[in-house]
Amino acid sequence: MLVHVKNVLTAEEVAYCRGVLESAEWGDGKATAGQQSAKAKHNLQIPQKSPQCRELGELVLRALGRNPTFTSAALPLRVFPPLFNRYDTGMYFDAHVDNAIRPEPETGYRIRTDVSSTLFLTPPEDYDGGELVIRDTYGEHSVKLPAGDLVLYPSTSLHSVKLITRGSRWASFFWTQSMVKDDGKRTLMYEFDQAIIEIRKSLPDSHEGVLGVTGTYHNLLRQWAEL
Ligand SMILES: O=C(O)CCC(=O)C(=O)O
Ligand SMILES: [Fe+2]
Repeated sequence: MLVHVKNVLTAEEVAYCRGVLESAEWGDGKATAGQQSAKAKHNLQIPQKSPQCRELGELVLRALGRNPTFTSAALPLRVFPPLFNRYDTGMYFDAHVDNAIRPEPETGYRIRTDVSSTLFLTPPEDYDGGELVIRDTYGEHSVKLPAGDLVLYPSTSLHSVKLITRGSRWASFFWTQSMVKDDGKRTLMYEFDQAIIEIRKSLPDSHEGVLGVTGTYHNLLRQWAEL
């Protein structure tokens, strides 16, 4: 399932991130790539252990923590410390699947990548190309979002970033280990939660039907969650 999460960052937070990134040291994106994806990857990143990456990564994690849609769709157990990339004109990232397991840079603690996310930091009108193209069983989805918005998709998907033909595209990207690793089950939980949110707009929380569906949501999560 591919989910567009709007307004993860405010306009002020986007501007703040861009200001910090302006002064950061950018290196080759191949630094965090696997063997196959290193050949496909032509972009820039700030180093994982740089103070800018840590500070902005925490800002992004705080924003995710207050976002109910991200929580509902990703059912996060652990979020890998967010990274920051940039594609200038002429840069791109060919088709690849993200590494399944990633050690956290500080602790070496390994996380399984179930959900991949890109949080856009450049307004779409500032660059041409740079669409994130995600392949799933229904075909290809081309994604280019307003600054501050995020797309999440199963890490099992082949994906690529198209050649930038004008301007520069900046983003944060990161992986989440989900409590529910199977995309099909996670999708059901998300759709179930969204339906409950709709029902609760019309019925009081004490209604037997609301009690039933919220109870069943939690009981299903209890069955499927791995902690
Ligand atoms: O820049 C993006 O939107 C995606 C980056 C990506 O796929 C990766 O670093 O593995
Ligand atoms: Fe990727």
